[in-house]
Amino acid sequence: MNATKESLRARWLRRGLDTHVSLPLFALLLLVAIWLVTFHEIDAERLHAQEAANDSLHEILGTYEAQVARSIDGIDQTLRMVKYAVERKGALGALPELGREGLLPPGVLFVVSIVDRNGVTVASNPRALSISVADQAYFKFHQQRDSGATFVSPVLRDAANSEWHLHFTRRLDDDSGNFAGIVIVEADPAYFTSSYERSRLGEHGMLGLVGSDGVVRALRTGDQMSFGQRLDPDNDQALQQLGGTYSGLRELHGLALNVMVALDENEVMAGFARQRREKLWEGVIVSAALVFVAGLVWAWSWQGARTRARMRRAQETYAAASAASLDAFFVMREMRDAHGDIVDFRIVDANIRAAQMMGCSKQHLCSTTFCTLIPDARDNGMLAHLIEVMQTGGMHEQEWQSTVPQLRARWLHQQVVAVSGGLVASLRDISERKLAEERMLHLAHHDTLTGLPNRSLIADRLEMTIAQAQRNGGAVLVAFIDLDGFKLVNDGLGHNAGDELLKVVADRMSGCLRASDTVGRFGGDEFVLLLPEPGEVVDAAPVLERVREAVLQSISVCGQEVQVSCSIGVAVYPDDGRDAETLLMNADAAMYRAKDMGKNNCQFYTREMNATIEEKLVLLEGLRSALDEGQFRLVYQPKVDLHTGRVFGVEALVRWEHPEQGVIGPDRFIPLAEESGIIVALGEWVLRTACAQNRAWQDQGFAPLRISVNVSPRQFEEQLLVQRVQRALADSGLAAQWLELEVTEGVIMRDLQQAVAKMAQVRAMGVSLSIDDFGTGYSSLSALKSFPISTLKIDKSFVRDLGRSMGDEAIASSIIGLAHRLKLRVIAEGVETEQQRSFLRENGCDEMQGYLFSRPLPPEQLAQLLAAPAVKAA
Ligand SMILES: Nc1nc2c(ncn2[C@@H]2O[C@H](COP(=O)(O)O[C@H]3[C@@H](O)[C@H](n4cnc5c(=O)[nH]c(N)nc54)O[C@@H]3COP(=O)(O)O)[C@@H](O)[C@H]2O)c(=O)[nH]1
Repeated sequence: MNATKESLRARWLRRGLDTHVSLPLFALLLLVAIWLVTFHEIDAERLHAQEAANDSLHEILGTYEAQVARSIDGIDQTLRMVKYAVERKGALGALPELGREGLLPPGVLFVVSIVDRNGVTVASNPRALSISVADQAYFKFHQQRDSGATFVSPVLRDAANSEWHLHFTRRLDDDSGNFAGIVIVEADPAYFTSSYERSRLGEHGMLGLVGSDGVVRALRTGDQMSFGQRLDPDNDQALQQLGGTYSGLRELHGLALNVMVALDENEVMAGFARQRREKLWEGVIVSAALVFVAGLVWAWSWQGARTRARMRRAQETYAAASAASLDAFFVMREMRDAHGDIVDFRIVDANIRAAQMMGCSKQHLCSTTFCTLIPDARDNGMLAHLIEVMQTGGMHEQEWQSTVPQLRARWLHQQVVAVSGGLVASLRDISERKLAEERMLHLAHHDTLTGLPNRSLIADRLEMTIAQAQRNGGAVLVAFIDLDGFKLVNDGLGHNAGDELLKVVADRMSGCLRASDTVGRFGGDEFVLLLPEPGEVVDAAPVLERVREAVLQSISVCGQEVQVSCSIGVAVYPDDGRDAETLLMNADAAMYRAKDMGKNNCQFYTREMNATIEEKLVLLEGLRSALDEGQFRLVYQPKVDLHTGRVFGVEALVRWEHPEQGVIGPDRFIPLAEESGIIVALGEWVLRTACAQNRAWQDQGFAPLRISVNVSPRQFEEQLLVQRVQRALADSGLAAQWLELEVTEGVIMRDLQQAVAKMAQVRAMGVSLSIDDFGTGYSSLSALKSFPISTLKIDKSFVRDLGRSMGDEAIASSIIGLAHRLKLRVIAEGVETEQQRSFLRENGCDEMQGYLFSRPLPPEQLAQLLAAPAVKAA
């Protein structure tokens, strides 16, 4: 806890010492100091100005007091003189005599009057109207007091003198000392303020006389004169109201009068105010300059502090990260020999991960050199690489597969950066990622089922092999292999069985190849072989034969023995194509030729093969319009009862009368029609024509026959099949019992449930169903039980070798036995020989169809056959 506090305190102390923290504080202190000094100086100036103002006030006051005292003293002398003259010469003679002697004051300024005891002016200078002043205060003052003092009246005016003026009066006594009247000297109040000097009193200073009674006798402010107002001279505040802060009052000795001077504070302090303003501006400017400079320094120092903090953080992060990093870090110093060449690197720092990767301690790592650590470094190019990095500078990175025994990683990502006098290297173990990449690469280039190279890798390898052959002048055989009968296994026994078969076939093919050969799965049941031939092409032929034979061996899948063969098409570089695409295309064409040639064989590409493809395209083009143009016709092959020899039915077989090529057999165009979808319309035409023909024969009086119509896979899966059959029967007027549909095992096994449901619908109409080509597919026997069929047709491939092949005989007789156990009839097709017929009859086969009895015939010929007197098999 204490340690935390200590460290906190230390942190705050450090922060406080940071320029960006201390500088604002210092600047603030400086600002305070500047303003303290400024205000102090202003205060001093103010005191000085105030003192000067007071001094000036007292000086003016003194001067003014002396002036007023002198003036009043003059007036008082005049009063005394007139009083003396009146007492000596009488009221009437006094003034003229004084006037003659030039002792009277100038008449423009002063009016001298003599008033008798009744208050009537009896004489005056200058001459003035005689008036009564008996009710004036100054008269009463003297009348009631026996005082020798001069009385100064407030400013007033009367009938004798219409101007405002001051009355200075003295009492006159008669010889007995009784009141005999008064002497008056009237003076203009402005006379007493004429000493107002603007230079000293300003525009708003005050100068004046105030009576002890508080009545202002004369007061001048600037150019303004005033009097008569009341003011308490003992009260400073009142004076200040009049004259401001700077004012003074002095009593005139012996008179109930005061002189008063006041200075206007604004004027007196104007100099100070200017100085104060200057000082304040100085303060502001200095403060602003200080703030600006401090701000600049602060910003610079803040930036620096931030950079330092960032660097510190980065260093801390780097230290933490490198300690905990998954990357190995090495800091190395160059080591040079006497010639200045780099000969090794000393490891000066490394992290724990580096030690782990090198399988030693960190201390050991940091006390060794690069070449000591990896002794092979001089020979395997590692040292040379580091030296090159030092010479070129910058950062170099690469991924490499390690062969260094000291390194505990297979794949590494390396980053080396040249720094002054050395290198910083980081190594990351990327073995796992590389492994995952290798796995991904393998997945991307290999077939997941068989593990063989896939289409894209085959294409790559083929291009490489072609390039090699081009360089070496050799040849390349490209073999395109398609399995015959794979679809039957896949459709009949399910996809698992199909997959199983593909894997076995792939293994067998791989087992037949030479080390230099490649086998890949091109997709589905297609495989491609790449057979490089440095010399003669014929050397590869045995390989192809081995492959063909290996595929032909029976295979046990899902508990059942199956057999497939393969059709192989071969194209050879450079004769059949100079690029991968052409070679594959031509090998594919050759493969189709192998299929056409009865499958299970190998065909080398010839130029005519491409013509076959083109021919197919031409056929397809013609097929589209053939139906509309009525180019199809049906032939009918009789079906014969093997025991009675009676013709009980016919199979409708389609022929295409091509306008240019003549009659084309269904083997050539039915697959094209199936592929293109034309089969649906063509199939419906066959169905309707066959029904109509059968009905026509019946109408012609022939014994009713059951007519069989082949239904292709696409036709059977089509949704409207049942409706189409219904319509064909309804439109032809043929009874349903005289129609039979022939479907192959493969068609049913594609989607067993749906097929059985559809067959049930057909059967419900009264139409018969038979399984065509039985034995070539892989119908499950349990499923066979649920088929609503009436007949099994043994495929002609099993009939062909009857009497010659024990295997085919066994198959044929087991099909017959099976059909009978399921209470089905059996028909054998392709019966051409007596031997075949005998075998079938002896083995209980019910019906037959074949050239032995009749080839497929046009309807009119069939009618002739039926009309013959003894239509019976021999
Ligand atoms: N979907 C449809 N398929 C049809 C239609 N018409 C015919 N086909 C199918 O085309 C295949 C070839 O038929 P085709 O060339 O007509 O050959 C048939 C017979 O001529 C031939 N056959 C009959 N007897 C013999 C014989 O003794 N030897 C011999 N080598 N060939 C003989 O067999 C074909 C009949 O086969 P199948 O249908 O299996 O009974 C063929 O698969 C036809 O099914 C059609 O309208 N629609």
